[in-house]
Amino acid sequence: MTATDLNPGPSNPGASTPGTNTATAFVPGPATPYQDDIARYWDQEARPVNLRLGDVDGLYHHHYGIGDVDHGAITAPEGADREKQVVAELHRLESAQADLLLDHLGHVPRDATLVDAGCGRGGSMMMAHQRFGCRVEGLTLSAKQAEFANQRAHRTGVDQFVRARVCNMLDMPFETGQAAGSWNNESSMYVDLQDLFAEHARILAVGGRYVTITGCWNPAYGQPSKWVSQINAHFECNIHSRREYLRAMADNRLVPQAVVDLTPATLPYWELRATSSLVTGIEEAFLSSYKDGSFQYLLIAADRV
Ligand SMILES: C[S@@+](CC[C@H](N)C(=O)[O-])C[C@H]1O[C@@H](n2cnc3c(N)ncnc32)[C@H](O)[C@@H]1O
Ligand SMILES: CC(C)=CCC/C(C)=C/COP(=O)(O)OP(=O)(O)O
Ligand SMILES: [Mg+2]
Repeated sequence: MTATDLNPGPSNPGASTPGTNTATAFVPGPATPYQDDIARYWDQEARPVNLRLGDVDGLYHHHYGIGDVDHGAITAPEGADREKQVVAELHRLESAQADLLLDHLGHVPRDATLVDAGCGRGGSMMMAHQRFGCRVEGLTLSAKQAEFANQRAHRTGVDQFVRARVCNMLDMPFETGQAAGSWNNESSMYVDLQDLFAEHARILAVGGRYVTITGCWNPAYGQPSKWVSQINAHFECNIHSRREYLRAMADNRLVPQAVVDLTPATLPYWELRATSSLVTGIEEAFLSSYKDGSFQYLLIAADRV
């Protein structure tokens, strides 16, 4: 029996993707029944708000946007042309979010390895390679997402540098100190933060940089609000508090260099999205919780010391 024969997890049929450079090394299946649920969730996900935006330029994101809406770019009257303009604008704001995350990685040499923990369909990985020219390794629980990301890398001719694998980010297939940088872009609400940051601290070189953009509940509000509970139920995730992020980083040799409240910067994205035909029903929960102060959109960049 070969290593790949040992990899038949129910939601894990595509740990190796024919025709791409996907590794054939042994990758364990979901570590818990919860992870199996999450794998299934992302295997089945095909919301137009994600696919139509990705179709704009081939960068497929599963995160939200930041920055002011360019109202000058949305000029068409109600109808198909206007919708196209709104889609392009929402996508521009989502790519701006990934750009901001990459800004916080600092200087990354071409011979470095970067790790995208919870990489989705790979949009941030492609942007990282375009910017730094380095190797980018992504991990997701979803075989469909890994296959999608690897196909994008293959079709754009960067599959020697950009690779997604089906793997638990709490048990990453990297040597100790192998990564110059690593990040979680809206993927940390699916795991225990102590476990997550212990694993990032292990794979990062001393002096390496970790960045996360995440939604977190605000301890100043008291407890998770009904809106936060609604977001958790919608995505089957478990949003952590800001306090929990900072405490778990401190416990795991990750020292924050920047903590940026992106809440005001993400509101225009949500206001625009709420008026579009691509609404999914979760817009009110984000807008209300950002506005009542119970929820924050946060960037944290930390040094591995
Ligand atoms: C909301 S999506 C974010 C995707 C991507 N970071 C982006 O910005 O487009 C969440 C991702 O986290 C991944 N994820 C959740 N738990 C994970 C785990 N334990 N190990 C690896 N990936 C995980 C999911 O498979 C999914 O790809
Ligand atoms: C900030 C928080 C709490 C994020 C939770 C994780 C998540 C589901 C992110 C967006 O994914 P998506 O792009 O697939 O979602 P949508 O379909 O709503 O655009
Ligand atoms: Mg989306």
